[in-house]
Amino acid sequence: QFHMIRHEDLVWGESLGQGSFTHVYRGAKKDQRDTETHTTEVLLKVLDAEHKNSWESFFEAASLMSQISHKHLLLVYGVSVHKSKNVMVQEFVKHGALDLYLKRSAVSLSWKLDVAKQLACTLNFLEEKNIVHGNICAKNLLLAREGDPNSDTSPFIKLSDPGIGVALLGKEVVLDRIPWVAPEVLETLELGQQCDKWSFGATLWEIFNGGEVPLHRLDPIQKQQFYECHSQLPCLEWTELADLISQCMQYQPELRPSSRAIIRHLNSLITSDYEILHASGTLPE
Ligand SMILES: Nc1cnc(-c2cc(N)nc3[nH]ccc23)cn1
Repeated sequence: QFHMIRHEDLVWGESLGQGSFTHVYRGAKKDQRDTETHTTEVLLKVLDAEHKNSWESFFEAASLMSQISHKHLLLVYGVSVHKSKNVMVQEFVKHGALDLYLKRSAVSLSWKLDVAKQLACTLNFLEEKNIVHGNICAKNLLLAREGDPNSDTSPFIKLSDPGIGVALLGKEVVLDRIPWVAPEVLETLELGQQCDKWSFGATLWEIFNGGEVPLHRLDPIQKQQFYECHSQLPCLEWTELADLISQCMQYQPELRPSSRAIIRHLNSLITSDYEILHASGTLPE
């Protein structure tokens, strides 16, 4: 169920960092299609050698992404297995991960709302296909287009692959995913139908808090207690949005809104910054 890419058709570039049990590199792949070797810029995601036994989960995550295509889902070109190297070859998304972008860039409220709506539509697409992603967070949202307020172009995001499944990550790595990982997933180490809604709520919090890492001051024990006490993230000034976040981050999975309800809620939010400020009581009546 995967396009196999030959090792000799890959060109390796600089290291761009690492994920859970993986290293990512900039790179290129040679395309046989036409005579002259045309190359495509790619991201090469390599599974760490010591986690070789997770390669099934590694490729399963990617095959999930390559069985369905959607404009906001990252394109996976295929895999390349050579000696002990398991490599996933993904489309290269120009502006990288959203969490870093939000830390570095000032963006308008309507920019953030645009991104939130795109993610909600992607979740709806996955929900209708009965697919659970399992690792929704700003780090897994890639920015294909920055959007420019002057030329009124909006941002464009792509959801990355979920990476190694929680079942294989082990409890301590999953603990580190608090508050993105749904409480029931932490319990069972299995993905449930409603878990992406919880993660969506935590990701909304990141987007509207300038990429600040939620609960970054808490150590793993305190993070576990956060769930044991059924705590909620600090709420935003913008109450309508804070309401949506708390609806998504309900401890009872069945009480979380459907992705269609989430889309309706986002569409009901007023977009112009002036109106939002007014609604959040920042401006005089
Ligand atoms: N599928 C992907 C995933 N990450 C990137 C990316 C882009 C960039 N400008 N800086 C980066 N730094 C780390 C990753 C990355 C691109 N494509």
